[in-house]
Amino acid sequence: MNRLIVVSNRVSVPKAADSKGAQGGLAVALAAALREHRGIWFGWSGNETETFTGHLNMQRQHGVTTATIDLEHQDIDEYYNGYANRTLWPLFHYRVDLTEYERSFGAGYERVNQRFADSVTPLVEPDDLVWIHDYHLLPLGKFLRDRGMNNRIGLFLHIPWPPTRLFVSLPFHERLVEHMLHYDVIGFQSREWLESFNHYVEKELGGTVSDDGTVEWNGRRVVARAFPIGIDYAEFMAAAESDIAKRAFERLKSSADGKKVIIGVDRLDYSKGLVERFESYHRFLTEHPEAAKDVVLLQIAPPSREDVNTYQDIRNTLEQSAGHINGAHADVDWVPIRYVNQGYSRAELAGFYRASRVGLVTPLRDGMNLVAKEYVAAQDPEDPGVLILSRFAGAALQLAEALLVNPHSSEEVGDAINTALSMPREERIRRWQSMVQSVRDEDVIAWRDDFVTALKGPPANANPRQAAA
Ligand SMILES: O=P(O)(O)OC[C@H]1O[C@H](O[C@H]2O[C@H](CO)[C@@H](O)[C@H](O)[C@H]2O)[C@H](O)[C@@H](O)[C@@H]1O
Ligand SMILES: O=c1ccn([C@@H]2O[C@H](COP(=O)(O)OP(=O)(O)O)[C@@H](O)[C@H]2O)c(=O)[nH]1
Repeated sequence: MNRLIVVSNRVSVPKAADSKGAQGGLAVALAAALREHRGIWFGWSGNETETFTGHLNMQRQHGVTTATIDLEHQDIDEYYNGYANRTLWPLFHYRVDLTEYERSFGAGYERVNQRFADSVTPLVEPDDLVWIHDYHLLPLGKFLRDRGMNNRIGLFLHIPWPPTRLFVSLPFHERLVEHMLHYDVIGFQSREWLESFNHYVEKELGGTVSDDGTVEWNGRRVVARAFPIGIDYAEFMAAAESDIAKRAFERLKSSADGKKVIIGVDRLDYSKGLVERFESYHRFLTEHPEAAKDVVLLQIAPPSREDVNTYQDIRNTLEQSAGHINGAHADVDWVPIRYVNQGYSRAELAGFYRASRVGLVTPLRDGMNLVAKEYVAAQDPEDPGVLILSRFAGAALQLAEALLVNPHSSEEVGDAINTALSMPREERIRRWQSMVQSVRDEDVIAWRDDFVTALKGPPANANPRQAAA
């Protein structure tokens, strides 16, 4: 079996499922993928060094070998906080208004991608499959080819790909995509993002896209496909059955004191639609006062990317909004929003999800959203809660039996909250059964196998017609 070399911005050494603190969806997904494959996970340690040395720190923990490098302050500033999180993240989430275009960011982004290429090249053996992740590393495949690497190299983008009309606002957009066309496989979370990418290649670069998903440009052939990511269902269910999860369930149930809990769990990110969510809840409280007193909203929102100004702004805005809503509606024995800025383990989250009648997942735009899938997985089959899900999350394509909403419409989301709270048990069970099947079957293992199979390419000697089928 080929070894797998995974490369991502951040290598968070996998934690046990019951460990404290938040882990992003990518970290959770990759730990599961690597545990079963021989290979190495390479990336940034998350640490800063005075001067870049390229020194590799190799470790083996929880069944995964990791190799990490430290980055200089300027690298972190221009590449991670700058181009990745001030330029690409907002633009790819359709927020041109928040997108910052600084030449130094682009230069730092390419410099760090070159450093990644220098550091990872000596780790790669001829038969290894190389799997690169996410918007931090879009040009890395080209820089590896420049170093003579002929291995199969794939990229999976965890976030949306924007429509061409937005994407062309990025200076040097052609250069970025031309670099990407040095991969063998490019994966997207959904058909929508795939179609936007293909549209760009055809309309702006003059490439062609065949019915089988092969993109051709300037003599290069790249397979571009949708590979929707899932949760590690088996691992999550084991965490959900732990004592930690049971204690978390009891803790939330007893503190809710008979009230129905609505739960939101999101990194504190403007893409998650938290301001709009609070506004929708405010509208629900105002328009349904009879239902309101029996409900409490628990919003868990661990801080994220705190060195980026837009993330500081959203934190301030949300604190004000929660204070305003609580001030307007609270009583001596009831506060409508419990707004918590700390992270919890997935085992604790599993208990909280199960204790909640409604899962409120309303990103304005989201590549997938694993929280929606975890909420479904954690429910009691005999008395499941209701998932309210933004139609603009990648997960909406698989979880069509959720109450799908437009997160920009506080009326629509407020009404959905009311509908969810009064939904009969039979309907809740019917919707849940359809959703849990997809969460269980389309899990992270299926996602990995699907991507790795595509990355391996057609079997040697396959005739091209069979390979395309
Ligand atoms: O590493 P951070 O800057 O702290 O951010 C955490 C991760 O956030 C993003 O997650 C995306 O991937 C998820 C799994 O595929 C997906 O469900 C979600 O919709 C995406 O937003 C980011 O893409 C990762 O690189 C970060 O590690
Ligand atoms: O306090 C928290 C908040 C979130 N998460 C995990 O972080 C991931 C978030 O993934 P998602 O795809 O929803 O969004 P992302 O943060 O990757 O954009 C999920 O697995 C959550 O269980 C966590 O472990 N603790």
